[in-house]
Amino acid sequence: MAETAVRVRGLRKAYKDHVAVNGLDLDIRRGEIFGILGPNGAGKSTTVEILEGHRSRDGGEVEVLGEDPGRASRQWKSWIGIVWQNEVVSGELTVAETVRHYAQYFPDPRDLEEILHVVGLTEKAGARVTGLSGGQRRRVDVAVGVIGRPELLFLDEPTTGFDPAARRQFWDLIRSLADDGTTIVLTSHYLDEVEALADRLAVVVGGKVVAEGDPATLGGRASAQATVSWLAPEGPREYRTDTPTGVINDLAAHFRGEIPELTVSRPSLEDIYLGLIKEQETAA
Ligand SMILES: Nc1ncnc2c1ncn2[C@@H]1O[C@H](COP(=O)(O)OP(=O)(O)OP(=O)(O)O)[C@@H](O)[C@H]1O
Repeated sequence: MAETAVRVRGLRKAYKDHVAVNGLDLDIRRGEIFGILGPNGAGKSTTVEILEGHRSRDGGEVEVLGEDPGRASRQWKSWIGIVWQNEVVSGELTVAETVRHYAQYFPDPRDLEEILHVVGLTEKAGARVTGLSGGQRRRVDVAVGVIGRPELLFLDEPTTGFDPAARRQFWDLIRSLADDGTTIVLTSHYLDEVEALADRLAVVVGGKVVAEGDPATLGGRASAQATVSWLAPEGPREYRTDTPTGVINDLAAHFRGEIPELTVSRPSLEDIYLGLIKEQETAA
């Protein structure tokens, strides 16, 4: 089986005269969680919809699980799972009936009880979807997205509206799906979510990938200058340095032991991300 789940070269898409995707390249490996970040209108949804086979393209090469999504087979469609940006599941059916309904479209669906357990909805199996909270409905969306045992799962803004505890549980669910070998493409505006989940990510601005890599090292993050801050008798102090250990040693000698309110920090993913966006805006 090929190592690459998604390969995109020079993807282009315009809506009338508005260019939404402008020569985008992407490589997503099988089994990884891949994050896609970018400001509103950057072309993320358009790109993902093309990968899912739900939107045509104007140019470029796209291969998803070995096929062109624009001409993909019925079998290919059964390998893809999608959790849309907006809730799609609603109505008078119960949770179990809803998930069972979608299961019939797939050749080898997951066990209903198992999937309800995985998404934390066992106790709500008999409840009508209309009576669920927003976060619970989102879990039904996830159950529907993965019931067909997809090899590749697209998650678009999956935790919008979740409370913090529900988000953490959801992250565990996504990790467990990835541990089972599912490739996951995650689009999110929550940088902490992408940082917690993604093995690699791409930042899309103006219809192009402007940076790509491991969230921990993106944009030279790991090797960027550290900021050492502490509380001096005159007030708070801050020092940017390439050698924080040396600075801390000097401070420890100066204070003869514990350094008051010591912190050492490097740029967050958000700092790097906002810097990239600003750079692109200035260049445009
Ligand atoms: N169906 C459409 N018809 C016309 N223009 C569209 C259509 N869909 C998207 N666009 C435009 O294409 C550009 C890219 O949109 P897209 O939805 O792909 O961005 P996005 O990165 O997903 O944004 P968001 O983070 O807000 O979801 C935007 O300027 C948008 O207004």
